[in-house]
Amino acid sequence: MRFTPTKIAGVFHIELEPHRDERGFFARAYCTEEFAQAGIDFVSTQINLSRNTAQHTLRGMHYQDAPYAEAKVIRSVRGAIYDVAVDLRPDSATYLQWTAQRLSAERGDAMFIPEGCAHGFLTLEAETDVLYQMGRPYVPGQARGLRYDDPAIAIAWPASPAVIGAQDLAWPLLQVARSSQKPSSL
Ligand SMILES: Cc1cn([C@H]2C[C@H](O)[C@@H](COP(=O)(O)OP(=O)(O)O[C@H]3O[C@H](C)C(=O)[C@H](O)[C@H]3O)O2)c(=O)[nH]c1=O
Repeated sequence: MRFTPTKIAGVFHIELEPHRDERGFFARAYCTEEFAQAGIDFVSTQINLSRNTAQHTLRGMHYQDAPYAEAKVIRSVRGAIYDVAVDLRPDSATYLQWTAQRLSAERGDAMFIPEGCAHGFLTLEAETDVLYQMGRPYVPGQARGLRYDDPAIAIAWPASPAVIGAQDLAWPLLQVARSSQKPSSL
């Protein structure tokens, strides 16, 4: 696997290194040792799958507060997504900044999202499936979120969402103080 750092510390784009032959290809999609060599201490404890019927379905922006913060590996296993991470670590140089990457089943690439970041995506094709490798098992009631269109973050989405859940529309907007300290709603 090839790990490419992004402008958000700890967020990586991960590309396959396929072994090709007449049958197609074979590639390693996850390995704790290779992750550790890239400086990522991540063990996948739960794998989730979402099916997204319509093009321009938006899920996010999701995060969980400590001690339930989640790291995750995101991969589109059918179709393609515009995947976004937002830095929510007040001490980070990129606090409230975001990074995005197109992920597709065709390329088999993925994103690693560390604890302390919010995550969301917009599907770029109909019938897109997304696989989530989670760094901790699910705990009901711990999901938190930001609005995908929060002007304090200003994510540049490639299109407006055609389908978005009521909860994702109901997350609070950040009230970022002028001193750019931690927003009151986090
Ligand atoms: C993860 C999980 C969820 N659920 C239930 C909870 C909800 O009633 C329903 C949907 O789960 P969630 O609200 O987490 O689904 P999304 O809002 O699409 O969030 C997902 O997509 C965004 C972009 C992410 O980054 C999240 O990590 C990922 O969970 O399934 C369970 O019952 N068990 C589980 O393990």
